[in-house]
Amino acid sequence: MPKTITPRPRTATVLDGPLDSLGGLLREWLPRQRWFAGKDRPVTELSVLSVTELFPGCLHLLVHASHVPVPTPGGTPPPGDCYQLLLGLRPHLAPRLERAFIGRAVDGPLAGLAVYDALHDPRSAHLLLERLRHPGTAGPLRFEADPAARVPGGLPPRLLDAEQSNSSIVYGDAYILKLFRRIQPGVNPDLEVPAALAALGCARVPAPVAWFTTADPRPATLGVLQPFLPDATDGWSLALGALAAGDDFTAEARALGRAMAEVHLALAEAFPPAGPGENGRTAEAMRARLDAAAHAVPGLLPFVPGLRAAFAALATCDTGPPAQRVHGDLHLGQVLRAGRDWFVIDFEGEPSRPLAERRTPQSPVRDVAGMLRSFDYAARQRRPWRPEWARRCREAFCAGYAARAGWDPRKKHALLRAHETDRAVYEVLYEARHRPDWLPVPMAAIKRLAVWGG
Ligand SMILES: Nc1ncnc2c1ncn2[C@@H]1O[C@H](COP(=O)(O)OP(=O)(O)O)[C@@H](O)[C@H]1O
Ligand SMILES: O=P(O)(O)O[C@H]1O[C@H](CO)[C@@H](O[C@H]2O[C@H](CO)[C@@H](O)[C@H](O)[C@H]2O)[C@H](O)[C@H]1O
Repeated sequence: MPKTITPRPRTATVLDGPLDSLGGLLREWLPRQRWFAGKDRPVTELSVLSVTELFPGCLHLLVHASHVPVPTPGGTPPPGDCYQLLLGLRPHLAPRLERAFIGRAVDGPLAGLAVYDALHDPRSAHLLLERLRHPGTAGPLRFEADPAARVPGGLPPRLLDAEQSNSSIVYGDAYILKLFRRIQPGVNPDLEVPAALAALGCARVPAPVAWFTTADPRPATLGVLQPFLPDATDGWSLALGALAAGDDFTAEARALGRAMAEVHLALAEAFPPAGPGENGRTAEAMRARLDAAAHAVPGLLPFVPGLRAAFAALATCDTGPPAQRVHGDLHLGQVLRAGRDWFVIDFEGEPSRPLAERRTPQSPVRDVAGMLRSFDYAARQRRPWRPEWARRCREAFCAGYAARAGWDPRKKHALLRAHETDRAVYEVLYEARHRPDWLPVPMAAIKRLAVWGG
């Protein structure tokens, strides 16, 4: 069950006084944000866990959104999540900031001020970069940097407008800062993993140059700055482009498989595997996730027996590559091609899983399955669907992977089927929560995977 930062009396490090009016404003605004994870559960309470004046007119907040606990077969999920916010405060809002407007505080120390999402404000974005360029602290926040990195000042910021789980600001097409929105205590793998791979000299992953953390109410990673690949295109856009043009994508898929195998080899070196993977325990966890998903999305129920068969087959299979640190949420949107090279980003893992679980060694087949599912997603974006295109890409990706990894995912049929099934179950839940129109895409895979041999 995900550990969350749970409410306790707020710590107003700079600004003191009741912030109740802020809670009222955020309660309306928060659930409308793309990155808000609790869209399917009403917010029952919003409490401010910590507030720090980052610079005049800009507050850094950690807030806890509580939900009515919904019991599920896998146990009762945590009653809420912690989110990171940067709030701007001004008497009047310039027209260009109108879309960032949250509301006007009516009482307390902020009475009369317009409150807005400060990430849209170039001044706040600039000052945030200045903080990262000059390591130090601000209340419980600590800003750190790679001593070898020389990030220039004055780079113009632009907030990315992508459909994201977090929020990112690009500075002068030279750096990108990712602010994690949903905060769990502990080291975020999206800082830990790229830093460890960079230390090994693995060039397939942009290396962190600066980051910031909090100590309050519990230690957690808040944001990471890394080099921006200005001429890069993500794999999802490339795949859709190829489909639209009727182009073959197998050469790209093969190169991507090879690149991913290299990243896995580097991960195994950076985080030596502790021991063999336990298929029985993995299968049991997959079964529990399926039951919880079927509870939340009843459309899954008719397929549960067939899907369970895939997990049962995994439990009895005793071969497979050793468990190791993996990407954890691999799909075409997480790979960027610049020139002829593929790069891998976003090592956070599946955002809804507990941080400790995401940092646990797992089968590399999990990532392979994530990418195979992604080819299927791409092939279903426009009619007529192109299952043959996806099949060829899947083959090519596995062939490229096998050539570099020394083992072939296609020869691990039971493992691959179980991981693909687990991934499709996750996708059903993800789409039901975030993009109900997309639900038919993973449901088509569910129907296929529920049939033995699918
Ligand atoms: N180093 C980078 N260079 C170029 N673009 C990047 C880089 N890192 C991220 N991006 C772009 O930002 C988008 C969101 O980044 P990502 O880490 O996946 O965020 P999230 O966790 O919010 O989904 C990516 O899809 C990609 O287009
Ligand atoms: O926000 P993240 O990139 O960390 O990942 C989440 O969102 C993804 C969608 O943006 C979602 O991926 C699913 O949709 C993709 C197409 O948009 C597809 O390529 C993936 O295969 C599919 O899983 C991902 O699951 C979710 O964690």
